[in-house]
Amino acid sequence: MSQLHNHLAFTRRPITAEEYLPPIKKLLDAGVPATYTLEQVAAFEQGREDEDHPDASNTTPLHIMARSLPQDLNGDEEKVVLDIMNLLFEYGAGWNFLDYEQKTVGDLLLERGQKRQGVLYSRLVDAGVSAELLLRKVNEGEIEFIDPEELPESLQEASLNAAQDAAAEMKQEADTAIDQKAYLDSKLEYTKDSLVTNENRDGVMMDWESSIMYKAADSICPVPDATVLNIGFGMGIIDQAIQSHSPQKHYICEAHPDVLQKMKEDGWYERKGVIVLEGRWQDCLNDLLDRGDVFFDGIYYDTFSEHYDDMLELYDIVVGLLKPGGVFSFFNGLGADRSLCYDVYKNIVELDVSNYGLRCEYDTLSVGERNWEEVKRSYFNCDYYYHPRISFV
Ligand SMILES: C[S@@+](CC[C@H](N)C(=O)[O-])C[C@H]1O[C@@H](n2cnc3c(N)ncnc32)[C@H](O)[C@@H]1O
Repeated sequence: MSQLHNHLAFTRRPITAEEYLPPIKKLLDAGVPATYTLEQVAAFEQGREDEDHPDASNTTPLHIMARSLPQDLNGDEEKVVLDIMNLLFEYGAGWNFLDYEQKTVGDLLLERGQKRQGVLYSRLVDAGVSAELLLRKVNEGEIEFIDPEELPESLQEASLNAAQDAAAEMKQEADTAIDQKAYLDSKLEYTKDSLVTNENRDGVMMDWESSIMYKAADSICPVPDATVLNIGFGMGIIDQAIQSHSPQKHYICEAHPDVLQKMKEDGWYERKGVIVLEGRWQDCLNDLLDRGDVFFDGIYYDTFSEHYDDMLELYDIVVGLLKPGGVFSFFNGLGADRSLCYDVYKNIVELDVSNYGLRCEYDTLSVGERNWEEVKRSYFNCDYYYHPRISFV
């Protein structure tokens, strides 16, 4: 352990500002990176290069701090720990690294008895939200970088780390990105309880999501005889649920030819009140907007091989198509690989839709057994689900 790590192990109680803040700040000012990991210390001590492969763990000062938090932390001590977190973030600490046990700082805070709504966990989530929004601006080319040489020396390392993190994240994004065109060109297979891509066995839709779909249908059919739009048919689970509300008009937008074929075979084209919009929502919905005579009581969005950037585009359309009392919802798998990321994206959605005069409220549902045997990888790892219900304020 380095000196910085030692301070964060909280070996002296009570945790006071006088005892902890000055020495930590002194080390950071002296150039010890706020992202200095235990793995880097070990590599340094053994005289070898730190491993730089994507699977390498990063046990950061924040991890050590969270792991060492006393279970009986009192209110005064909590304020000091919050100040320490603020200091570490100010000097470039990252929010989403995984430690030697593949845990986030959020996992460790919760393990040490902190609450999701508590100040320490909330501070971590806020750091995640800021970092993601900053990254979005960087990707959109809206941010000019200052020459690192012009930064005070202590901040040069932090700036470099932040830039490296952003680059790593973008690389990972490029590696894992699923190409929508490739998806639409691929063959699909309906199995007993899922819809998968034939070759890659990507899970497009699985029936463990049924309770989520029924809940969503309740939200987007807020009035009798509703006019609703579902984007993405998949297994048609939500469309069945919507039908049980006897909507007056039920629009379904679907882009994949195999899914459209299945919809034909299953008689969806002939159902009373059902209007199928064949094609990508990006192409179909602007036509509806241009017509100016169709507005919805409810809109649901659940596609495949799209990203949060697509949802940002969709918000523009949703505000144009939703009736004043209407409800928009979507399948919320944003960041659901990890509980901390899921909380960060929960807040990001709230912030983004608020820019349109919309409010996002969440119901937390428990998620039961999921069987990933038929698919290549799991896409939802939390055992709870934040169901979003978005409406005009
Ligand atoms: C996860 S499934 C939807 C599952 C559905 N909610 C259900 O209850 O069964 C996603 C669906 O969105 C469709 N899709 C993907 N991208 C689309 C796009 N840009 N426009 C319209 N549909 C799209 C896919 O072909 C697939 O049928």
